[in-house]
This record gives sequence, structure tokens and C-alpha cells, in this order.
Amino acid sequence: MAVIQVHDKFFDVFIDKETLEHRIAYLAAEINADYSDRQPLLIAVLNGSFLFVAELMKSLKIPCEITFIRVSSYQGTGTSGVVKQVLGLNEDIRDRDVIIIEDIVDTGHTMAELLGQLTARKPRSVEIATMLHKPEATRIPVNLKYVGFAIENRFVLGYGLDYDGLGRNLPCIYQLVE
Ligand SMILES: O=P(O)(O)OC[C@H]1O[C@H](OP(=O)(O)OP(=O)(O)O)[C@H](O)[C@@H]1O
Ligand SMILES: Nc1nc2[nH]cnc2c(=O)[nH]1
Repeated sequence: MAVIQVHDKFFDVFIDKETLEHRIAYLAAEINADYSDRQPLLIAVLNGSFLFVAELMKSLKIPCEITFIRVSSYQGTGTSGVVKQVLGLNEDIRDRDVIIIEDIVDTGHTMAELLGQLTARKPRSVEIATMLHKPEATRIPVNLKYVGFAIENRFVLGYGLDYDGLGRNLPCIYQLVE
């Protein structure tokens, strides 16, 4: 398997593009069925979710809206443990059916913090769709309704996910070669 270098680290392919996009289409089909009589608002968490949400949205057939929120806590390949809300939400989400879109749930800190902030605004419902989940790394359990892949506790890269700013453009998911 081809190994690539990003900054000082090496990565190999973990989930190829076809497998990834097939699974994302499946998640979209589930959302289409679950929200057939509703008009959800997708709140995509920047930066990492931009490719996932674009791919997901292409397969959504229901009427739906999208907005973006930006939070950031990671530096390098570890977490700072501090979740900052960098770009706030302007939309009124009261009585809306909200689906939070994430690229990855790792420790769960980001999602727990976001969920708290969004729930305080009294939406009708809030669910989470994440492309990747690391169950072994999760410290704060959150209810993840739509999960692309549950993966082991290894640093991953690509399809929106970065390593110090680089790698987001990679068309599939890579994992760190230890
Ligand atoms: O479950 P956690 O341990 O909180 O980690 C998950 C968060 O980490 C990543 O964001 P990051 O802070 O790297 O920002 P980015 O999306 O801009 O890359 C990812 O997009 C999640 O938001
Ligand atoms: N790129 C990247 N960002 C993350 N944020 C939380 N976990 C990860 C990870 O494994 N890779």
C-alpha cells in the first residue's frame, strides 16, 4: 500500500474512496427515510466536515437546509482538550430538526460541548451524523445516530481531516503509520 508523507509523519490508506462514498450514500438514504416528513437543518462543523457534508448532501432527496459552525480544539495529532466556538450560529434553531454533521468524534469533548450549546437554543430535535467515530477514545459518550465507520484509536487524515493544516484534500481516509 502506498505510503504518503505529510509534514514529519507517514500515512497509508485506511478507507478507500469508493468504500467511503458508498457508506456516505447509505447514511443519506437513512436520513431520507427518517426525515421523510420533515425539513432538517444540517449544521456542519468546520473545518473537517466540509467534504463529508458535501458528499452526504448530494444524496439527500428531502428538502433540507445547511449552515456552518466552526469550532477548533486540536493541535497536531493530539487534543488540547479545550473546545472553542470560533464561528457562532446566526440561524434561529428553535423548533427546528437539527442534524449536526461532523467528520470525526474522538474524545467526544467537541460534540458534548456543541450539543449543550445547541440544545440550549430549544430545537425540536437534534441528532448527530459523523463520518468517523473512535469508540475507544471517547471519554464523553454522546448519542451518535448516524456513524459512517467506527474505527480504532489511531490518528487519521484525509477527506476533510488534517494534520497541522495539510491533508484535507486527500480523497480517502489515511491512518498514521506508527
Ligand atoms: O471528539 P473530539 O476529541 O473533541 O475531536 C473531534 C473534533 O476534532 C476535529 O476538529 P479540529 O479541532 O481538529 O478542527 P478542524 O475540524 O478544523 O480540523 C473534528 O472535526 C471534531 O470537531
Ligand atoms: N486529523 C484528525 N483530526 C482529529 N480530530 C480528532 N481526532 C482526529 C484524528 O484522528 N485525525
